[in-house]
Amino acid sequence: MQVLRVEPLTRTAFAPFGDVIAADDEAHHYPINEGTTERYHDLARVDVQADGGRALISIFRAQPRVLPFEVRMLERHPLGSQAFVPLSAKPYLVVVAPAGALDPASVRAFSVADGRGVNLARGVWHHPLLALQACDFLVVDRGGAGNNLDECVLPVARVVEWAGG
Ligand SMILES: NC(=O)N[C@@H](O)C(=O)O
Ligand code: NI
Repeated sequence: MQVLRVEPLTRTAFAPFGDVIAADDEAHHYPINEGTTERYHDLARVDVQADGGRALISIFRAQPRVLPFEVRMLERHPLGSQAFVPLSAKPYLVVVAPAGALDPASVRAFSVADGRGVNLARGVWHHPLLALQACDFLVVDRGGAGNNLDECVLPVARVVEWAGG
């Protein structure tokens, strides 16, 4: 087995895989509602309309995974994006690989512990949700006809360890 290094999530590092959903100064934001609210605008590209799809808003009540975790498979959604926004600032991991033919050497792992979310672009390979503490996530992804799930077993498992931080 090979150890997968965990990287801190940044917009730049995650750009090949999708968007970071965060109310920070990198986002376009402006006051609304007579200045009583700040709008962090258009944070992620929701891409769900292929083949007549529609947007779904769901809550995933995730139980914690145990570390070290063996990543043995990845999945992708060829017809739509998938966004995960934690409803509390609990730690989770995002394991991804670029869309297209899966190259096991291109698998990367990111850690998030401050409440930021991610939007996986359509077709990006990823491991199903990897919460490290029990946490609810708001999930925006595609509903509709057609096959929106491909899975791939990795030839060699990747072990993810994370000491936090
Ligand atoms: N199964 C499901 O709806 N969720 C997965 O796609 C996932 O990425 O967690
Ligand atoms: Ni998924």
